[in-house]
Amino acid sequence: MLIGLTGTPGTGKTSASKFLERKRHWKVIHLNEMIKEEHLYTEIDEKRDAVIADMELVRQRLEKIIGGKENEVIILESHLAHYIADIVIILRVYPPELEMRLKARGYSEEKIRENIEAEALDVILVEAFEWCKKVFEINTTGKSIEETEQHIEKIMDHILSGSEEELSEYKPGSIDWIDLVP
Ligand SMILES: Nc1ncnc2c1ncn2[C@@H]1O[C@H](COP(=O)(O)OP(=O)(O)OP(=O)(O)O)[C@@H](O)[C@H]1O
Repeated sequence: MLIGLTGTPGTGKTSASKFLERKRHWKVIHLNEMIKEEHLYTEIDEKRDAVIADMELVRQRLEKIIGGKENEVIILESHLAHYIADIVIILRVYPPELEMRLKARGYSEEKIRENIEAEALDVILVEAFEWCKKVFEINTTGKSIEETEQHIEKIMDHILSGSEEELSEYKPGSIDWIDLVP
């Protein structure tokens, strides 16, 4: 079963999924790393220090990895995961907190602005609604990486139990940063 872990860059997908990998031994695919290492991109955006993924190549590569392993739990970790997985967990963070994390990462002013605007405007949530069958959202503001990992684990266990019950705590659309939009 493929579960996407998505969110604006800096929301903690990589950090939290590494915890999950160690704790639950679920396979995690760090898609952005794979795209770079295996050249699954169409071009390099030097200005943004990023690559433009070739989603067709990405899908083909993932089909090869996942094919025949439908019973295995696989977490696809990337800000692109919602274009591929049917069920996704979105990590959200209050934009001023995201700004601090991205500054600490040494991102350019422009890249920081683009990302905090995307977070404030729910860009990934809107895309996930369009592409996915089931969406969960976690507000990670003020939470440690370990706490975030525990919330992901709770959702994962709920999904794996096959329960149709709604997890109201993670209902998508309940996080709202709109007051921060200039
Ligand atoms: N809950 C948290 N509290 C404080 N810092 C965090 C938290 N989660 C992640 N960080 C820090 O924020 C930075 C970005 O985290 P991480 O790489 O996990 O984000 P990401 O969502 O995977 O980003 P990307 O999409 O660019 O890979 C790292 O320096 C990490 O240590």
